[in-house]
Amino acid sequence: MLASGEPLRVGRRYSAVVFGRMAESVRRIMGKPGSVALQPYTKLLKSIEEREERLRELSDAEITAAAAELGNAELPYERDDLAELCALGREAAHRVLDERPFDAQLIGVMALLDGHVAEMATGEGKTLAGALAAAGFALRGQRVHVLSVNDYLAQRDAEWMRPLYTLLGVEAGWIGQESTTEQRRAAYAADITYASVSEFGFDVLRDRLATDKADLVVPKPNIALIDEADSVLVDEARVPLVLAGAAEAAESDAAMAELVRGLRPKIDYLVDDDGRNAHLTDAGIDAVEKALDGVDLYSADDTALLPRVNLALHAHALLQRDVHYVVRDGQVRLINESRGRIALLQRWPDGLQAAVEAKEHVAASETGEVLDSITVQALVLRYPTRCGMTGTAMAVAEQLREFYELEVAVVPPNKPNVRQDEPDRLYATPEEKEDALLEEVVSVHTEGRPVLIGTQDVAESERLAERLAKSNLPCVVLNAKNDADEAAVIAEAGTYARVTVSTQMAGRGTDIRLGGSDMADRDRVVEVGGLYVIGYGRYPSSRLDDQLRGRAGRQGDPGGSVFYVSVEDDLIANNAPETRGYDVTSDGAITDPSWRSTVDHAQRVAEGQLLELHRNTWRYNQLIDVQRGVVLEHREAVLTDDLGKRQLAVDCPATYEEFIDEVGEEEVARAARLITLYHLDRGWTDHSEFLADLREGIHLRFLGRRNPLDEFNRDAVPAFKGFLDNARSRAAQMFADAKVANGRIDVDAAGVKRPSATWTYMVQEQPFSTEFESMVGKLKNLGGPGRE
Ligand SMILES: Nc1ncnc2c1ncn2[C@@H]1O[C@H](COP(=O)(O)OP(=O)(O)OP(=O)(O)O)[C@@H](O)[C@H]1O
Repeated sequence: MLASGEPLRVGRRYSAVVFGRMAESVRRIMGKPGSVALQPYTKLLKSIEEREERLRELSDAEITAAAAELGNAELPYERDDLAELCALGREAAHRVLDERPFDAQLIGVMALLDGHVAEMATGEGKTLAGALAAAGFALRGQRVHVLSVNDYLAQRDAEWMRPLYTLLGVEAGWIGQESTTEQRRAAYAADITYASVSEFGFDVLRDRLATDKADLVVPKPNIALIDEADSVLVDEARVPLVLAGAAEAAESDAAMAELVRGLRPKIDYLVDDDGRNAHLTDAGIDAVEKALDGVDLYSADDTALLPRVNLALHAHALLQRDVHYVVRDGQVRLINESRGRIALLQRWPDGLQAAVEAKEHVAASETGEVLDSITVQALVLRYPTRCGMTGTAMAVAEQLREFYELEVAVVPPNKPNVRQDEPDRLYATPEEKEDALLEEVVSVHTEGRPVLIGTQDVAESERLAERLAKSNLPCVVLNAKNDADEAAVIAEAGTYARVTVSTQMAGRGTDIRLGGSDMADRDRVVEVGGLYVIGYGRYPSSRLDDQLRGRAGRQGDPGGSVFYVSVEDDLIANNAPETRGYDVTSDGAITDPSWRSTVDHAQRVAEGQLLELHRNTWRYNQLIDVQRGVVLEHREAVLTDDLGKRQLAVDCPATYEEFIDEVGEEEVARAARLITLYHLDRGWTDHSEFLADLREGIHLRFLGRRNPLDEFNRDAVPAFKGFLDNARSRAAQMFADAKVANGRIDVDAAGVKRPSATWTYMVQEQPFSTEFESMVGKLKNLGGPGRE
């Protein structure tokens, strides 16, 4: 330790590191990660303002020319250029959008350009701040991808900001789910591309299967500017985006479906108490064997027979129409049980899917296999520069730093927030909570105050709406079914006397103006206190609570918020199972204020578990990503640099020479590329499947008190060894056996198969692994065998 007054004898660099670490430790000890200092930005505000008068005199063409001048240097912007950029952006926005960016927005712009996450409250105008930063990057020759939350917002923001971009001399495009390949290419060719996170991810995945470089769609990643950064980078980080390939239609087993349809429950088959398993009784076995012309099921030569019977029985006895699935438009669609909604593009494992289709007499759908996947986190980490904006970043500052090396800049609001956030109202049971909440809505409604109720899920929304209707209080319900329609509805939530019920995420990114979107009734709504937000239970993270609250009190508007909580709500019951009692009033309200801290505690426990889950998934994915990186690098060399051809020239020189003579250099290059890529892709698909199975199966070893991650690595590393060599030798074998037909090397006949179609989806839930990982997380916390 240094004696006081003793000079610190370290070089500048070293001392900065030391102090940085000290500051970091202090932050950690304090439990409050610091945010980026805003002083360098606020210091420029005066200079930005001083430039305004001069810029006002310029013609539009001169503004465009002045912006182009900024392109003569590299990033980062030095102070003068940064001030000029902000001033130009302000003048341009004022001209074409009739919005003069506030100082707070410009601070946000500068923070984004420095590669930070700008925390700006809801309604502070993040769309415009993000656009000015995107233009700033683009003017310096960078390619910017703006990652939006959904297609609707991607298109809306790109169109909304287009006049601004045009005046600043940069080009913007957008991509939606329906965009064609050509439209996608055009959007990527622009300086700035808006798309949802999933569309960017799906394009990356599809490119991984390209067999000709002319088919590639996505340019090299450069800058990611992420809207709703915490939700993308933290809440959705673990979500895998999947590219699946349809190989061929599964065989329909209509005969077996018919056979089991005739079996009698409880006589021919039994279902376990938990409804997860069904099996034939002796009588059932006899019946099936008789129907199959006396075959002995258990010693049948046809080993596929018993599994066929079991699949058909499973589909018949365990999966119920309209409970587990619906049949729509000649297709079996799964119902996501927790959400009660149709889960588009989710399916059961192939055999079971086909068995249910046979049971329902619909055509068998195509079987598919996962060709590759990418998590949202890995997608974002492809970009060398990342930045983003959100209303709630500080609560996850540690995670943003740990997983993305991002710092948070907390931008103060343009106008002080005057929203009244009331303390939680606690009740013993959910029924009492709901009664009290409805009473409150009715009472507030009589004053004409608009109310927005935030629920946890669709079922809750619908039930509340029904009860409100019974109390003669019609309301508008949003439940995340269609982004564009929802935006239109939520925009009106500030209308006088309007009651809106919405799941937390519905209509996000849409401005709620007091008095309706045209603000016709604004004064009346201001008089009754502005928008009143009521949470139907606290969310699993305080950020989600804050996002809901933030719907009210935008830009200094009056507003209020309160949460209704029952101690039997899942969040509390699962995370703070208290044994102490409480006093309740006659309507079930809990008066003991210390219960409020129990609710906060429960939420912190839930947040901690999510973080642990994130860390665990990340550790698994890291190894997989390293292996995938090796394959992709190799793949690129095959695709763009004829690596396959060069290797085959070495591995099968005789065939190679023959082919060159017979069909020419170019055709050999084509065939070599297709054959080599086929074996690389095939190998990777198989290896990924192996890794997925390994990860799922490892829990058995985990129970044997070993560290599951070590176990995973122990098997995953050797399994990848020799991957490239194997793919190479298989390619050589296929190349040597290939034949020439009609002047071309017949790669199809040689065995090169590409999926007849591909489709993309997001995996919403992984119940098994989630359960497993949270178990790992809990044991890690206890210092158990999961500890590193
Ligand atoms: N400088 C400005 N002057 C006037 N109005 C502005 C300005 N900047 C933004 N606005 C308006 O403020 C509203 C909110 O903007 P925006 O939707 O970008 O907010 P946000 O911060 O993204 O909110 P959310 O968190 O809901 O996404 C919009 O109607 C926009 O037109």
